[in-house]
Amino acid sequence: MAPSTKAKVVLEKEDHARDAAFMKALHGKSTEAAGGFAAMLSKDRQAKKVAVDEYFKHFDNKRAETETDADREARTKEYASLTRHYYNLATDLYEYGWGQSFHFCRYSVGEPFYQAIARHEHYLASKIGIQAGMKVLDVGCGVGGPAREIAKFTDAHITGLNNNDYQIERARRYAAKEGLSNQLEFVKGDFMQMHFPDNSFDAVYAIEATVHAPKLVGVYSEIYRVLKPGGVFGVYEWLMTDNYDNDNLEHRDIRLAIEEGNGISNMVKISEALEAMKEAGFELLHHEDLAKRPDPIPWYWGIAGELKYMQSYWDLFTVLRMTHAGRRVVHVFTGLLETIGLAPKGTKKTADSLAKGADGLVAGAKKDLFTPMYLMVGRKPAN
Ligand SMILES: CC(C)=CCC[C@@H](C)[C@H]1CC[C@H]2C3=C(CC[C@]12C)[C@@]1(C)CC[C@H](O)C[C@@H]1CC3
Repeated sequence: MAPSTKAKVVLEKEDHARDAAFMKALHGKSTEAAGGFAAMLSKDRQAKKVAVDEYFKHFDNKRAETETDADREARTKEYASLTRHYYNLATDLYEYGWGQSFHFCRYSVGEPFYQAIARHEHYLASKIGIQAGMKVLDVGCGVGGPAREIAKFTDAHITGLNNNDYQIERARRYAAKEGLSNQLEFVKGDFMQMHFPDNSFDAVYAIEATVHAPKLVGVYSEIYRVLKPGGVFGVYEWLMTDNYDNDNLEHRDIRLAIEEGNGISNMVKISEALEAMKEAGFELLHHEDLAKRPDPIPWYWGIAGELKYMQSYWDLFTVLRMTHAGRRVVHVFTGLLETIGLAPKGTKKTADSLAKGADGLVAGAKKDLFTPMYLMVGRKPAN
C-alpha cells in the first residue's frame, strides 16, 4: 500500500550553489539554443553521465513484481534530486516534442493543439479568480509557458518557482523575448521548503507539477503558508484514480512506468490528494476529474498517436513527434547520434524512458487508473 498522508515528510537538503554549478557544467551554452533538439547535442558528456546515473539508479532493475515499500521510500527521500535530474535530461525532448507548456489538456472539435493548451491554462486562471495586478505563484513552472500565457491573459504578476536551474534559465529567456520580464519572475527552490514569507501571494496555481512531491500534504501545506488569508489555490494534479490497486501487478506496472518516464518518486491516489488538501488547511471549493468530462477527443490522443483526432493540419508537425512513429525516429536518431559521438551517452536511454512513460500514461488512462487533470480548488480561510 502507498504510505498514508500522516507519515512524516522528510525534506532533502538544498544546495543552490551546487545545482547552479552542475547546470553550468551540463548545459553550458545550450540554455541559449533555440530548439529542443539542437540543445540536446551540446551537453557535457561527463555531467550528462552523472545526471543519467543519478536519475536511473532509482528505476534501473526495479520491477513492479519485486517493488517494495523501501524502493518507494528511497525514491521519496531523494525526491528533489530525482526530479531535478529528470528535467536535466528531459527538458529538451519536451520542448522538441511538445512545446513550452509542459502539461496535458482537454480538446474540443476544431481546436488546434496550442489553442487547447492555452485554454486549459485560462480555465485554471479563471477558476482561482486571477485579476490584474495580483501577485500570483506558479508552483513548478517548467520553462514558463503557462506563466507567460496567464500573465498575458490576466495582467497579473507571476512568480514561477522551479527546482531546475536549466528550466529557470530558459524561462527567463523566453519571458524576455516576449517583453514580459517586468510581469514575470523565476525563482529557484524546492516547493517542499519555499523561501517566501508567510502570506505572500494573492493566488497560487500548480499545473501538473506537485506530483513530483514526496508527499502531497507537504507541498500543499507550503502553498497554504505562502498564500494570503482568503486566497485561492488551484491545481491540476496527476493522480492514480481510486480504481488503482497496489496489490494488482498490472496496475503497479503502469504506475511504475509512469513514475519512471516522468520523474515521479511516489504517485498517489485521488483520495489521498483530497485528504492532503484538507490536512493542509484548505477549504475545498471544488474538485473534479476533468478527464471524466464527456469530451469528443481524449486528453491522451497525441501520445497515443491517434491521428484521427487531429483538428488542424498544422498540428501534424507537432503531433507526429509524439506518436509511436515519431518516437521510433527519435530512438533511432539518438542512437545514431550517440554512436557517431554527436550526442552524449544517455540521450537514447532518456528518450526510450519517456516513450515507455507515455505508454504507461495511455494504458493508465484507458484502464481508468490514472488522470493528469484532477482539478482541486481550495481557499485559505480568511482570518
Ligand atoms: C511529468 C509531468 C508531471 C508533466 C509533463 C506532461 C507532458 C508535457 C509530458 C508527459 C509525457 C511527455 C512525452 C513527450 C513530451 C512531453 C510529455 C507529453 C514526448 C512526446 C517528447 C518527444 C519524445 O520523443 C516522446 C515523448 C513522449 C512523452
